[in-house]
Amino acid sequence: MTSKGPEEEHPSVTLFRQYLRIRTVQPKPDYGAAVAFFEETARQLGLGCQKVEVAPGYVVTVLTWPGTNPTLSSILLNSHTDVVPVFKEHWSHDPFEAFKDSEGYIYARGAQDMKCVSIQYLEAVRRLKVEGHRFPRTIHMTFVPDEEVGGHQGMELFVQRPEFHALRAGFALDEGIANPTDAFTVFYSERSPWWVRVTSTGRPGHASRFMEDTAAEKLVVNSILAFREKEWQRLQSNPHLKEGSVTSVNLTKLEGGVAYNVIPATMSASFDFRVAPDVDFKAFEEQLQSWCQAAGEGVTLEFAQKWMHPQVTPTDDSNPWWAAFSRVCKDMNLTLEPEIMPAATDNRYIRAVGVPALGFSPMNRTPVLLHDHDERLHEAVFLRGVDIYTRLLPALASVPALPSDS
Ligand SMILES: CSCC[C@H](NC=O)C(=O)O
Ligand SMILES: [Zn+2]
Ligand SMILES: [Zn+2]
Repeated sequence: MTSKGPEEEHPSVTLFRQYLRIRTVQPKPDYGAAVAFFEETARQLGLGCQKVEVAPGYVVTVLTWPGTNPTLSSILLNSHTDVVPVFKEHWSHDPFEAFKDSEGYIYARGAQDMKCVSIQYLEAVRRLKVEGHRFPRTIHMTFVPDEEVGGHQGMELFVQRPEFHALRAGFALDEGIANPTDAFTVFYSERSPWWVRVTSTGRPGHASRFMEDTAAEKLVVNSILAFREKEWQRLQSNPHLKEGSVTSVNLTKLEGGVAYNVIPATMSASFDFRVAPDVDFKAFEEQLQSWCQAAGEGVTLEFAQKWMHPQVTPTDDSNPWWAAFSRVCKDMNLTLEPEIMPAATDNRYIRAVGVPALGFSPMNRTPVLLHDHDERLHEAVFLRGVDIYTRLLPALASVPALPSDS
């Protein structure tokens, strides 16, 4: 892949790099600067702009390109504006400089997750508007805060608001993940995050003794890690299964203890479960409880996060949105790999209020570097993504009237 010199950089790439320089990095994102950026872009593109403050300091910016038939439901293009923190010392370039190397790779936090997609939506709309197109369905672009820490002050609140319902979204696109091969991954469902903290109490005492019934031995770590191994083996042994199709778990925190030689009376272990959508949630919770009971007296669990509404967006022609999406990809000779999102995105909130949604970040031939050091994207892949949305949006915004529209 070759790239142009700085003097002839594509204006879409320039805008992308400007956005990457805004420090919307958790835990203290500069949301004000991001909102101002989108307001200014709306002005330049001649789009409607609405700001909805879903919690103090948490604004959802909605840019709207009205369709010609307001009776039809709209297309919602969602992207989050926050990015995850960096370990600066592990980066080859400043992660907020949007450095472009001589080959055309743009290094920045958010280059893949998901500032690329925000700008690709905008640039596709810009192109289509400049060419004088209008489509029957309205296109809304929502730029939301807080996704990287769970969306509780972002999309989770927004979908409950009248302003969201007034958008009348019929179908949504949100983020996906890069694919290192020639294919593009598209996500039709998500695993459900369950964050579980197991606390156990037991006998304290001198750590030189073989004390029975200690807090540490009852933390359920063995049962849970054995379950993890079972799911891992299931994934490994079946080439048809993808990561999102099995349930994962990691032990992410251990707390308790004051000294080497003092057996603590209480300890806790925290686990990040990602529950596959086909799991029987009730039975799974009972399994967790029974592991705790089997461990002995004084073992309890609590949930810091427990998503209970997994939804699947159909990927067959019974779904007219899928039919339109996949038809464009076919016409463009793009290979799609439909999968279940292993992580959690704002799409879970969108699907839970009944809006079919796909997770798609058009990055093929790209290593998966979201949340990683040296997150980067080649400018040619970015620009190809603008081309893809420029074909997708007319098709989606022209899906004929559906029974659900009335
Ligand atoms: C479960 S709430 C946190 C959401 C977060 N989303 C992106 O990484 C994730 O850990 O999947
Ligand atoms: Zn993301
Ligand atoms: Zn992320």
